[in-house]
Amino acid sequence: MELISATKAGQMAAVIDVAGLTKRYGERTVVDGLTMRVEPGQIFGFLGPNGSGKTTSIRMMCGLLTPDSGSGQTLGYDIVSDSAAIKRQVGYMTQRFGLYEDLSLRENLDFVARVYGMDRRRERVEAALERLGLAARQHQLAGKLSGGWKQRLALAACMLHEPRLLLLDEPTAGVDPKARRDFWDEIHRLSDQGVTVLVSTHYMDEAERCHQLGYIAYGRLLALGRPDELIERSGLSTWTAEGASAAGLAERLEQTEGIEMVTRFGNTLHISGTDAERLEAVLQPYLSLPNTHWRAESPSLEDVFIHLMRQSADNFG
Ligand SMILES: Nc1ncnc2c1ncn2[C@@H]1O[C@H](COP(=O)(O)OP(=O)(O)OP(=O)(O)O)[C@@H](O)[C@H]1O
Repeated sequence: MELISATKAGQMAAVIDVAGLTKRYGERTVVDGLTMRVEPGQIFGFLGPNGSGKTTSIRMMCGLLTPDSGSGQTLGYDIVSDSAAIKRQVGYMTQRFGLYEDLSLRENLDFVARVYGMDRRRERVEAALERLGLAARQHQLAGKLSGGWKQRLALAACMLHEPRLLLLDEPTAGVDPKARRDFWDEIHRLSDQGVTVLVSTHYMDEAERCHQLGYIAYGRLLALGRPDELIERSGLSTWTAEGASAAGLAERLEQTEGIEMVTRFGNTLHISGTDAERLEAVLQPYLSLPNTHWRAESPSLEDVFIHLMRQSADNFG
């Protein structure tokens, strides 16, 4: 009995809970039957090739776009009939966020707070500047900031109204690795404080930092789970070959039956296939090559996503 009520309570508490969301533009179905849940405090990563429907999905989940079919709730509100309430309560950082380059950081935040008619404006701006480590630069013009700091300012702006849910659409595109890492440290701090985050990204190091991942291609959610679960379920086996002569093998290996993917990382090759025994058998002749160190490894998340992308290309052609 207790178990049942605990489960029910857990289900009721989902921050995003949508089923069968579908969106068409003309003849094209750009999101096709999307069903997913995001639990409180979770960082949910949305991955998929360009144009696969991530932005469209995010916009439906935050009430900015009406689905053609399907239903669901975000923050307990119906995504169709209560979309205005959702829009007020989520923090949405779009791919092209607008900041005023000739205003300082502080002025930008103050402007956002005014436009949305927020109370306790000064306090909110102070808190946002502090929380995101922007206080020391508050009088700097936004236009003079590097990409990483601009991103941080945009995050501060969409946190001003203290939303419980953040929707971040490729927030770190084009930002250097150190700034991306800092940005993600901040996302984790927010998650620790109970903020739920849905974030789309093309970066694998970022995907690895999510609690839960959804992989979408051609509008369909093809995989859903924790990063380690997706690796486990992929059914892929991977070998790595390391050494100066490894790269020279790539083309030949790519043509070999039983090998599905060969990816180069500097002097290392990742060679993957879905039949572990067959893969080992076809690699046998190469394993004793001099100056090449071979290892059977667990596939990386990147191997898994490239595999998913290839499979989906076959399926949807
Ligand atoms: N308003 C619209 N009218 C017509 N087609 C649209 C519209 N909005 C999006 N699309 C199309 O829907 C598909 C999905 O777009 P969406 O922006 O959701 O993809 P995405 O996964 O976010 O891509 P990216 O990673 O490039 O941001 C694309 O082919 C896009 O061209």
